[in-house]
Amino acid sequence: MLIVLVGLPGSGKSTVGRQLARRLGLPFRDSDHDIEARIGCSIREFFEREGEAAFRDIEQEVIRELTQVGPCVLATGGGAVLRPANREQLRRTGCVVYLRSAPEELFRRLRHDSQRPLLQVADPLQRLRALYEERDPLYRETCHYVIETGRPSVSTLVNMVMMQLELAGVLQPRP
Ligand SMILES: Nc1ncnc2c1ncn2[C@@H]1O[C@H](COP(=O)(O)OP(=O)(O)OP(=O)(O)O)[C@@H](O)[C@H]1O
Ligand SMILES: O=C(O)C1=C[C@@H](O)[C@@H](O)[C@H](O)C1
Ligand SMILES: [Mg+2]
Repeated sequence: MLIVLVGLPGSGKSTVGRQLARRLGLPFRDSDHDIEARIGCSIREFFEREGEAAFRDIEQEVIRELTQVGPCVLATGGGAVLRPANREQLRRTGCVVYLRSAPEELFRRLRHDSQRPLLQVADPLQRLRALYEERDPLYRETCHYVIETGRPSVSTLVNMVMMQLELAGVLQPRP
């Protein structure tokens, strides 16, 4: 079983994904992590040196590979849904959960973060709002389920995802 998490930067894909994998006894994979292993530097450095298009090419390859490695929880990069090929591949091969967060909430979480290249701008909140406008429809098109992340803690969100997967018959109900 492949469970895929999509959502904006800071929506909790890595944090929720890691805990979800532990609870389900599945390996946890993070496409950003595999990309960094492949390019041999941070995504931020690669963006600055090679540009976004080169990054998206590598991201597409890594996503194709990660959807074929067998059962796991896969956290995708925030921009993975930009390419139609990725949207199709993720939706076809996995059970896709969209962790939806309002841009204002993401701004609160990420305002001290210096690693997310798309947010290294004068007005990160405005940037997050623009990213939300552009991507919310793409996350919805890709996903099977939407989970609102505004208030719940990470462990509550893990329970919410598990409950949703049980209701859908993707997971066996817990005794
Ligand atoms: N539900 C939540 N409540 C409060 N803080 C959260 C929640 N989910 C994530 N966080 C915090 O927000 C920050 C970003 O989370 P995380 O790195 O998991 O996001 P991400 O979706 O993987 O981002 P990216 O797309 O950039 O990889 C972390 O510091 C994390 O601890
Ligand atoms: O939102 C995005 O476009 C990105 C999010 C990160 O997860 C990384 O994949 C990269 O920084 C690009
Ligand atoms: Mg992440």
